[in-house]
Amino acid sequence: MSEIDPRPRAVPARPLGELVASLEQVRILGPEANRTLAISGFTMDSRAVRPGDLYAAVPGASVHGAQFAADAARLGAVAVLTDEQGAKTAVDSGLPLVVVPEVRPVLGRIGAALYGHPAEAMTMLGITGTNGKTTTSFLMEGGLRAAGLHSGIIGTTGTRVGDQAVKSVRTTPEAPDLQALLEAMRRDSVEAVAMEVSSHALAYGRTAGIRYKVAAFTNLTQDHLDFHADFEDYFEAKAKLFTPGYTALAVVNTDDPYGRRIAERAASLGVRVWTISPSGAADADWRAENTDLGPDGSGFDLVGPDGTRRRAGVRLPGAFNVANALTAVVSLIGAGVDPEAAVAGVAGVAGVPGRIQPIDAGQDFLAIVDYAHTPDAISTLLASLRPVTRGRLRIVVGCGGDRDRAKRPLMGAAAARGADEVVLTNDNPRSEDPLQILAAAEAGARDAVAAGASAEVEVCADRAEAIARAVGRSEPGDTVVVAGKGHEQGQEIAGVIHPFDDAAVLRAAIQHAAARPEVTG
Ligand SMILES: CC(=O)N[C@H]1[C@@H](OP(=O)(O)OP(=O)(O)OC[C@H]2O[C@@H](n3ccc(=O)[nH]c3=O)[C@H](O)[C@@H]2O)O[C@H](CO)[C@@H](O)[C@@H]1O[C@H](C)C(=O)N[C@@H](C)C(=O)N[C@H](CCC(=O)O)C(=O)O
Ligand SMILES: Nc1ncnc2c1ncn2[C@@H]1O[C@H](COP(=O)(O)OP(=O)(O)OP(=O)(O)O)[C@@H](O)[C@H]1O
Ligand SMILES: N[C@H](CCC[C@H](N)C(=O)O)C(=O)O
Ligand SMILES: [Mg+2]
Repeated sequence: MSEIDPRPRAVPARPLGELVASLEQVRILGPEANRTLAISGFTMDSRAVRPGDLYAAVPGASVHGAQFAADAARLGAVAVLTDEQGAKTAVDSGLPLVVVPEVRPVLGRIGAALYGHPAEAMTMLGITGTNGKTTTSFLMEGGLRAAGLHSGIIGTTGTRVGDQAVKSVRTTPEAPDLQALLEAMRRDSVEAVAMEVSSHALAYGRTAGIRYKVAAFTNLTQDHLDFHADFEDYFEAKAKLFTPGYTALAVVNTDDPYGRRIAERAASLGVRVWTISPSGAADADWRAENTDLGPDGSGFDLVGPDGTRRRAGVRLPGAFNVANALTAVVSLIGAGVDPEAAVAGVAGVAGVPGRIQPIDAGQDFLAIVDYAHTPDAISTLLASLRPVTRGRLRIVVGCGGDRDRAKRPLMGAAAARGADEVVLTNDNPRSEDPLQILAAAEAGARDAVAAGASAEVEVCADRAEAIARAVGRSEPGDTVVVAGKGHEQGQEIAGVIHPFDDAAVLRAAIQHAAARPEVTG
């Protein structure tokens, strides 16, 4: 098996003029010959430039990429794409300039043109929503595989092409990287792709140049209010995916009130809509009925629009994973996958890294690693673990720095309402003071306790120590869940990423506790 190059060179290289031919307002400055310049790659990071690249200089939150145009030139960029403001700086690079009113919205179309529209060669399934995207994309991929399709995944835990893992930084890559990745997949003969579409991606237009065969919506609850002006702005970003330019079919969870708004709007815009109801609401096109929740997974009847009924299932516990499985199965059917294969493939997925992942080190209590990092995910997670916990339910959780500050007290409160014991700890503090982040989460937890929640709350900034404390107190029949970092392999503190793997730390804590002589008396 040859290794996947996530950023293949365009073959053939394309003339600059052709790449921007479809844009309405564009100026290529300098001599006519600049239009025929051969472009063989595309990036918006000067540090990643290779000879023959077009460098896209965008205005960022901290700097304008135009400041790095000269760096890009030194590494072999042959032209700079930028806006009027950037052009004033980028001109010093001596490179030909391509000037558009706004750079981000055109990146996807240029990338697609450079690689000859790779997404059109594959069945594209997109998924958005606050929680459940990664899980649902893995379940979808199970269905694609069961249908015999060579498939790929793009999302938070990375990119997978068949069985090969390709590292990725973001949930949804920036448009130039995304188009390159799709080209890499096409070269590997990938037939179908399940990909997460984050709200950042929709706001920035990262997926431009892709029209999904199916776009799915899971749910909308609070997150990312550092990036979006308000909740309505967050909703509008998500709603874009369900418009005619983005998708042919919308699969929408109408148990969620925002899902109902999306379904109505999509239908009014002429998008075909299939509504789904994990709780079995009779007015949904597809629904889950006779749901049987078990400690390791659940079974449910998949009921279709014509009343057809099939027993389906998912090997991940929690009612929310019935929702994810229903979303995956219905999306697969919408993409043309045989329903039997869709159901079997989804039911066959054994686990998703860091998503309600059991850790078994021979202990007599339940130990779980999960990626819950929003108030709703914490509530949902704890509500799912309560019925399988005979004893006490403990959660170790923290909040990320440089992200939505408003969600911190709500996360603390959700933990205090759902668990018996809460150990608040560091997540990725990033550039912020960890103690201030903890104070915000603790205030929310203490308020919840003052309002009647019965949890014991403590703060322990050191994450490994927090995990050890929760494990040390666990007795047969208890549950300890370590939430918020899931599959992540590092902890970012003050700009430095320290190796940290919740699953490994939790396992080691359990082994350490087991090796310790029992304290009696
Ligand atoms: C909020 C956000 O999305 N920010 C993105 C944005 O950063 P920015 O506006 O601060 O950029 P900047 O640092 O001012 O730099 C401006 C430009 O100069 C370029 N530059 C900068 C320095 C240099 O030496 N050379 C160079 O070319 C940068 O690549 C950028 O294009 O543009 C950068 C370049 O593409 C992104 O890396 C950066 O993503 C950051 C890392 C990020 O953390 N994004 C997260 C929040 C994100 O996108 N998350 C979503 C959702 C996650 C989920 O919930 O699932 C995701 O899809 O991953
Ligand atoms: N359908 C759902 N409804 C509510 N909570 C969910 C749902 N699915 C998963 N969760 C919770 O949210 C966490 C994150 O799930 P997942 O990684 O699948 O979501 P995501 O949308 O990809 O998140 P991110 O935006 O960070 O990439 C899980 O670990 C679980 O606790
Ligand atoms: N994709 C999400 C993940 C958050 C995970 C949590 N560990 C954190 O660092 O806040 C984000 O970047 O906002
Ligand atoms: Mg994700």
